[in-house]
Amino acid sequence: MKTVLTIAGSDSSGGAGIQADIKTITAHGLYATSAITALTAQNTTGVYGIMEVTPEFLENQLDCIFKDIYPDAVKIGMVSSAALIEVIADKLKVYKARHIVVDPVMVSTSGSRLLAEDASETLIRNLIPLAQVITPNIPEAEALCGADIKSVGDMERAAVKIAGFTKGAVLIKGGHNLNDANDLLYEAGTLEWLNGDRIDNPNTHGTGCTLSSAIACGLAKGSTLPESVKAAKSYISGALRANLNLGHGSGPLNHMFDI
Ligand SMILES: Nc1ncnc2c1ncn2[C@@H]1O[C@H](COP(=O)(O)OP(=O)(O)O)[C@@H](O)[C@H]1O
Ligand SMILES: Cc1ncc(COP(=O)(O)OP(=O)(O)O)c(N)n1
Repeated sequence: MKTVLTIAGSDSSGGAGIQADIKTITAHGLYATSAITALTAQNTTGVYGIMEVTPEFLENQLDCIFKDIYPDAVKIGMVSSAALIEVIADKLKVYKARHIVVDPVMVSTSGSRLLAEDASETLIRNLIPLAQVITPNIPEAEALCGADIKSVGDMERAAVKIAGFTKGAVLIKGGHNLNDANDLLYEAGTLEWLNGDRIDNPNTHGTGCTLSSAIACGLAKGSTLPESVKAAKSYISGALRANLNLGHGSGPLNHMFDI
């Protein structure tokens, strides 16, 4: 069986982070392993606390996984500090990890910082260059390229600029646009728009985590990056259409639908 390792934070409400990743990987028929970077006290209305693991403990988790159940792909989500980012980058190099998908989680949609301000530089310098693809949403892409994104042209310019300091591809997610859900993939000098209908569902907690894990599943199975991204987008649409309504805020996706 193919396996996918998720390196991310725990979301106590089960909608994002490690919990979303494990549900997604399982729904794709793959085996999920995990290395937890932080616990969050979180629900559909916001993030109320963060407790990071120590760099030594993260190192221990990664050694345990890589030495025993070597992953076919790795997804990286919330990593809040520079010290933890450095541990991950070192271990990915030591174990020659393949098919790395980095979701550069910075701020939750509810407005809480999930990446320390002084850690952005380490993320850009140490982790992003190891990724086959990075998957920023619009605010994250703005932070990475240092410019506002207000139009389709801005999104295209941002993708090209961000690709200048990644060694791999860039997928800018369009979930924060109000009229559509069009994502933009920039790979090997080519821009490809992946258009999606905007689904009228306010329960979008964990869409970014789910998308990046689903992409890792496609890559683990041997699909190309564009194939993996298209299949992942279709998975997100299915999970949004399946229309779960839990909690008092932006609720989680419904992973219990036929892929
Ligand atoms: N209402 C929606 N309808 C259809 N697709 C959506 C919707 N909201 C988000 N998506 C899709 O979910 C994925 C994650 O996007 P986004 O919400 O921008 O990421 P994040 O959760 O990191 O902020 C993208 O493929 C995006 O197009
Ligand atoms: C533990 C944890 N990791 C990541 C996120 C952010 O989730 P994401 O799917 O990127 O976006 P929103 O759910 O914030 O729209 C999180 N909240 N918690």
